[in-house]
Amino acid sequence: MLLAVDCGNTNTVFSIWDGDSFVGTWRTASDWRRTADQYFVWLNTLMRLEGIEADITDMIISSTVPRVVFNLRVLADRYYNTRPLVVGKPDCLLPVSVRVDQGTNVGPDRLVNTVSGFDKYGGNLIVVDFGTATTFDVVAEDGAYIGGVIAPGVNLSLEALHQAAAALPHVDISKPQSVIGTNTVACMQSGVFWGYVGLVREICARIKAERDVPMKVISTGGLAPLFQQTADLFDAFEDDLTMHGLQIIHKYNKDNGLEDEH
Ligand SMILES: Nc1ncnc2c1ncn2[C@@H]1O[C@H](COP(=O)(O)OP(=O)(O)OP(=O)(O)O)[C@@H](O)[C@H]1O
Ligand SMILES: CC(C)(CO)[C@@H](O)C(=O)NCCC(=O)O
Ligand SMILES: [K+]
Repeated sequence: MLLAVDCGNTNTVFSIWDGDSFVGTWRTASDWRRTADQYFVWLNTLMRLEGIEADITDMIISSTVPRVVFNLRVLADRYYNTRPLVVGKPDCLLPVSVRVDQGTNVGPDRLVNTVSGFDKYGGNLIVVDFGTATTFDVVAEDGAYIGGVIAPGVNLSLEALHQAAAALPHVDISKPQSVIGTNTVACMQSGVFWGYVGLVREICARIKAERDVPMKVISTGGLAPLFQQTADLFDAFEDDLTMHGLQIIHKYNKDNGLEDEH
């Protein structure tokens, strides 16, 4: 079975796959200090609670935080006796090409979203991921990652207001009743919520104009549904885009017989 780990700047998601069937998923806050032993105990406890017995033989990692990879490698080595594939490393092949400026280290999460989006929807896609940052990944006709857009994340924007302005409280995002806020919290929610609706709409329109081909817009990440409720911003929402992509990339490397034997 495959253990796929998607480590973002905020959260780390573990998922287990038996071939291409999904077995389970668990989420923890990202912390580079967490040791292999801690991951193992945590994961095993949760699996046991759900009555899942997984014989993990393979592991794949996508990490936007380089430091966490060390302890995840130890986890693979010590507990699963395997050498993990790490997305973005030269020995991890991708089923799509990457056409960006030389020397650019594209976030592995964006590469995984590209592979996954292309597998599910074909080419000419915009994948919008509402994570710590809000990213737009542009996928060409042939599935290549050809660049995109990085904007501050929704929660990050609200947090930045709170951090920088003495009188602004910590606020959670939600859809405001009206645009004109009549209290501080409503004003802040309006700025970020409607600002984001505008940001997503404008950026997608400009990407489409620049590409000059019809493109589908796919959203992923925890906050995507909140925006989808309001305006017709996306053609589809995918809950597990990254997990699915990791499983595909692992399979691609297996099928091409290039994965290191341990
Ligand atoms: N219904 C909701 N209302 C408010 N916040 C939500 C809701 N659903 C998810 N979130 C929050 O949205 C944020 C985005 O979630 P997501 O899991 O996609 O990204 P993340 O894990 O924060 O980012 P990264 O992948 O960069 O670590 C998270 O902080 C999550 O707690
Ligand atoms: C933009 C984030 C933080 C989104 O998770 C991540 O993809 C990243 O660290 N990217 C590196 C820079 C780039 O993708 O061009
Ligand atoms: K993510």
